[in-house]
Order: sequence, then C-alpha cells, then structure tokens
Amino acid sequence: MTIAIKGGTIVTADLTYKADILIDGGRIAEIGPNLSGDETIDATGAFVMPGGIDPHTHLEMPFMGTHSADDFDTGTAAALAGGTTMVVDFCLPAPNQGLVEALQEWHQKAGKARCDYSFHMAITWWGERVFAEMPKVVAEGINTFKHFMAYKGALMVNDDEMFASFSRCAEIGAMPLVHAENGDVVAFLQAKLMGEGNNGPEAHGYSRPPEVEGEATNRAIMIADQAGVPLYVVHVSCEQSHEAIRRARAKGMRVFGEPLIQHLTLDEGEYLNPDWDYAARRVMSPPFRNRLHQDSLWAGLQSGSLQVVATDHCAFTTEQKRTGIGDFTKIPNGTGGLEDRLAVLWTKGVRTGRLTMNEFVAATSTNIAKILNVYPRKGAILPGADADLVVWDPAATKTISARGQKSAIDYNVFEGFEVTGLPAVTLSRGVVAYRDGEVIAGTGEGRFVERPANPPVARALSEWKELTAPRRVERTGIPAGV
Ligand SMILES: NC(=O)NCCC(=O)O
Ligand SMILES: [Zn+2]
Ligand SMILES: [Zn+2]
Repeated sequence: MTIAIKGGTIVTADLTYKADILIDGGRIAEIGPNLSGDETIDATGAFVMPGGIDPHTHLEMPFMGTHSADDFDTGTAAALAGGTTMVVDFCLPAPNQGLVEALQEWHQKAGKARCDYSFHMAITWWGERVFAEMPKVVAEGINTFKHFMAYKGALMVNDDEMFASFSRCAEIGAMPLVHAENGDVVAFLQAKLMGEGNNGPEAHGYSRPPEVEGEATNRAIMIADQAGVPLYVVHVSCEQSHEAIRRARAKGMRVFGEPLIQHLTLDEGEYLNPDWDYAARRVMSPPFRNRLHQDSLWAGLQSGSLQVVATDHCAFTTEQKRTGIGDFTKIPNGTGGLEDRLAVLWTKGVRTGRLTMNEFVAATSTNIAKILNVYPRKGAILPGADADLVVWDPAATKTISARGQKSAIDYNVFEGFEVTGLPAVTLSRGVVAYRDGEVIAGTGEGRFVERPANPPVARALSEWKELTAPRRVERTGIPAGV
C-alpha cells in the first residue's frame, strides 16, 4: 500500500519547498509535484518535516531506588503524540553486570516501544569484562558509550576509568557521551547543605552550580582529546559548559553539545516555589539555571556551537518525588518532556525568531541523525529514507497540561505553556502512528535501529590523530654507547 502526502511544504535542515511525498514499503519512494498513492494525507497549509529524534531518554530506568515511571509503552506514545519518531535510551548495567547481559534486558523492556529506538550503552563500572565487551556492543549496533561524571557512589566513573573507556571507544570507532558535573564537589556540597538544614528542593540547585558543570565539561573535553575520540556532552545547561564546548570546537576539536528543552525554557525560580511538590517535580541534574545561561544556550543553537535539543525524559510521579521530603538528595532526579519538546521549541524558538524552521529541523532531528550515524535513513526527507515524518500544523494551539497527556506521570513541568504549532499527523516508517490527538501505533510496533561504528567524524579525527601523533626523531652521528 502506498501513501501520498499532498499539498504540504517540506521543511528539512537545509531546504523549504512545496512538494508531495510518496511512501511505499515504509520508505520515501518519491518527492515531487502531483504524486498520488492508494491513500492520501492532506497536508495543505502544513509543514512536512522529518520526525523528531530524541537522543536522550530514560524509560523504565532503575535510578535512586525506584524506576522512572514512563516505560517504553507510555514514553513512546508521548513521543509520537509530540512528533518524535525515534528515541535513544540509556542501557545501564548494574555494578559488575556485563554489557551484553544488560543490553538483553534493555531489548526486553523496549519490546513495548511504539516508535523506533536505539540505545546508548552506559559505562557504570570499569574492568576487563567491560573492556572486552565494548566491541560486542558495537557489533550489536550501538556506537555510543555514556559516562556519568556525577552520582558519586552510584553511576559515577573516575578520570582513569573515563580515559580507559574513551581510549577503547577510539579503537572501536565509537563515541563517548558524558554527563558532565564534578561528582565529588556535588557530593560535598550536598552534605554541607544538608548539615546546615538546607534540605528542600531549592538546595538541589545550590548543590550543582554552573562551575561544577563547566569544570567537568572541560575535563571531559581534555580526556577525549588525549584519547583521540569525538565527544558528545549531554544536557548542557549553562554558559560555563557551553563556553568549554565552543572553545574546543573553535580549536577544531570534535565536540558536540546537547541542551534540553527544559533548560532553554524553565529557570531556577521554579525551585523557589513554596509548594514542595511543585519544586521537587522540577528537580533534575543539572538543575534549571538563570536567564543568562538560557540566552547562552539559545545563542549556541543559533551559532552552531550547540547542535541538538533533547529532553532527558526521565519522569517520576509526585509520589516518587516525595521520597526526598526532608532530604533533597533523595528526590529522584528527572523530568519529562517527550510529548512537548517540538511544540515548545517551535513556540519559543521558531515563533520568536530565535530559530529558523530549518534550524529547528536540524536541532530536533537531522543533526543527531548524523552524529549517531543513522543519516539519511533517519532525519532526512529523501528517496530511500524511512518515512518517519511529521505533518506539522503551524496554526494549531494548545495549553500544555498534564490532563490528557500520554506520559504516565501526574504533572507536567510545562503546565500552562501556550504553544502554537503542533503535530497533526505523525508517521512512523510510513504508517500513521498519531493523528489528531490519538496515538494509533500499537505497543511493540517500534523497531531497534542499528547504528554502525566509525561515523565520518570519528574516521576523520582518527586519521588526523594518526597523522599528528608524536614521532621519534631518527638521528645519525650519535657516538656508540650513548
Ligand atoms: N537528568 C536527570 O536528572 N535524570 C536522569 C539521569 C541523568 O541524565 O542524569
Ligand atoms: Zn545526566
Ligand atoms: Zn539523562
């Protein structure tokens, strides 16, 4: 069965033009005028864009003594309702657990996914087994390894472990990711604040100042450079971290930065709300920052020093958040955003003139498809690409509310935001997965997307590192015995 999307304006990362799209067998078969198929989707007055790719989600994640409340079923339903057609989740091996075994568990959980998905593998401990299994993970279609520089005593890895892992990534054509915060300093500040009786959710922000993030970002960049590998910094929330990335890129280093839609649009004032639940629901790491940091992140997207807008969707219910009453360090860290990322970025970015429509597509889909080496299968509107598409109604409006959302949690950090620009139809591999408020894709219809190693940037960097590696100078005329 073929589908024709007719009458719309195609918006990609580099072009805006009027054309129809013919879909056959889940892929884009043709782009041009006057196409027809067995079925027609009328896109008159709408923009047709590559479906969103969210490279940072934690669905059913075991964390801080609980599991995040959205699993691959509800999380990917939220994704499709928001115009996102692929998520990349984090596989987290337990202490001493093998990577391959953990991966099997994550495949099991992801069996419920309604949209396509992939995984990043987290390096949560270091040893010979991890070293030996990293190439096996790559052979399974995963080319990214995540390192937490924070969460001391839980997920955190130290510099020597990071250097060993980054070097292994360089050997096998994979890319390291980092959560960049100085975990030792955070742990110290948390204890100090608690000791002073500062135990509310606002102390979460005080315990993770921007300097802590900036220092860790600089350190990760240095380690990646010495290991000769590209680096992707997740949830960049502040100028200090952005500045480190900007400076590295200006020096020719292959460093990518990912701000979140939350950090772009919500500020630290949220933690001062007198309602404990309200503030705790917004506890995430890094915390929300002030206006100056937000301006820096927007400028990064405009200038190209930051490339991707993600959500870090890691949703906990109010009940789960209440574990931290009396001790802010026990509030499960994380917020939601999968359903709202595109609409909020469109409203606060495109509709304000901060971003062009093409920059919007680049930041929500195409750039990350290239970084993760799935372009042009994903993130593109080209013949042969998967027909992961969103028919975007730029005139549709709504007030964001937890009421009726697809996510399983009982609140929404964007509650009350008026958005203009929403998905009318989302297609996943050529099948209508969401239309007019209803998720149609069934649980289990998503597919695992393999991501091959050695993307072009990794290859280029390893060639450059090889060419510029220190070389011994061969000398003549050295007296014998010296
Ligand atoms: N970001 C957050 O607070 N929770 C999810 C885990 C992480 O990404 O650090
Ligand atoms: Zn993180
Ligand atoms: Zn995360």
